[in-house]
Amino acid sequence: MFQYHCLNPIAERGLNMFSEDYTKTENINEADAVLVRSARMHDMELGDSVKAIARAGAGVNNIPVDACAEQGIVVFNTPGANANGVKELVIAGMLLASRDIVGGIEWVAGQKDKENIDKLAEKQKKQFAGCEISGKKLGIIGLGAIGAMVANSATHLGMEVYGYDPYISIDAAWNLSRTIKHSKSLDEIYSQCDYITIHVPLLDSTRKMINKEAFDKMKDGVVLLNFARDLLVDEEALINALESGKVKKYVTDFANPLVAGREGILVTPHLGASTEESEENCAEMAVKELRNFLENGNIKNSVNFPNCDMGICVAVGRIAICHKNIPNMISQFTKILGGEGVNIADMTNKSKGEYAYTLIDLESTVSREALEELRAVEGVSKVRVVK
Ligand SMILES: NC(=O)c1ccc[n+]([C@@H]2O[C@H](COP(=O)([O-])OP(=O)(O)OC[C@H]3O[C@@H](n4cnc5c(N)ncnc54)[C@H](O)[C@@H]3O)[C@@H](O)[C@H]2O)c1
Ligand SMILES: O=C(O)CC[C@@H](O)C(=O)O
Repeated sequence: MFQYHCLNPIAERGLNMFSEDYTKTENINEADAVLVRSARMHDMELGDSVKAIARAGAGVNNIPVDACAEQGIVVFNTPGANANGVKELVIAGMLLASRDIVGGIEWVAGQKDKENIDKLAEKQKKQFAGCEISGKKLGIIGLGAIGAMVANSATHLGMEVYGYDPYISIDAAWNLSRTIKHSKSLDEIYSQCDYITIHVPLLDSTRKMINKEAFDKMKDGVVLLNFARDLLVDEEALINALESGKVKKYVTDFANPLVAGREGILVTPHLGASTEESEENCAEMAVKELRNFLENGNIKNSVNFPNCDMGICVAVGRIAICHKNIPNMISQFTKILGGEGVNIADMTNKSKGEYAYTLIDLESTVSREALEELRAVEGVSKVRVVK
């Protein structure tokens, strides 16, 4: 039996994919797995029962992924599962920034009691006129799941698209329309584009990457869209750029006191992934990842441990070991098991950065003492009997 805890509402369609071997618990410290969307986990202390966290979404900046790795907690995300939802809102954001749709709708609502509203509308509409996005240049920073989808859709809308991503994955590159221009520098994006949209993760290296120096290089009257994370943009510098006319509109999915209600800024309340489809896709992928990990020890889409897949265990037993990626670990594990007379049927060891993961299928059961010995090996953070 396994227990899971939800830190945010998670789509039922995903939760229904847990079998009868799973129950929901309100106590995170008795959970085997935690499902989360945007809840901040940095100040939470997680008990020993917690083996995995699944972020039903892409960004993991709300989770202390390294501290989790140290504790042997595997953190998953759901790559691409909400990308279409965000892409559609980015396209909407470009249109909202180009035509005063919001102003026009608000104006009509304010005239609702006037009999001649139709005539008034014809007279007043010029104040809400705008421009078309077709034919304009769009710069996309980050061509991952979302950036690549935005790029392809924008080309279909007649935009000239420039993409910048020095770490682009092969899959994302294959999926890009051939009409997209490959920018080798951010300067090209800044100097050429009428619209710029950012789709990179929030990391130390990307924090405030859109700053005064970047604004200085942009075209006058540029539209900036940020559906990734607010801290990617130096918003003090953004406000100066808005006031000087450098930036015409800032469209952001992240509300904070600096941007809310400010002239020239359109703010949505983190709605990018808030569609039935995205929420269900994320929840389903998260539950699948957790089940495969808890039931089989397999890892797919972890952000702090390597992928590892040994299928369903057909041997007598399987143990999973989370540990540091340092020399001499495997020999210590095999020595302990060999010393007990336990034969290894199959084994996989994978590493990702500082951390590693070993799955071992066994031809006989392993004693409590041997498990304690494995746990005591320096650099081991978690040993789990999967079967
Ligand atoms: N508004 C929302 O509701 C919402 C929903 C989903 C994701 N997001 C945010 O959007 C981000 C991107 O999501 P995704 O699904 O496309 O992720 P992804 O991992 O598929 O893509 C991120 C891309 O950014 C690239 N990248 C990293 N550093 C870069 C840099 N310095 N310059 C240029 N490119 C760089 C990577 O190579 C990768 O291709 C997430 O990390 C998350 O913060 C927001
Ligand atoms: O859960 C959400 O609504 C937002 C998710 C989004 O920020 C993400 O990074 O995937």
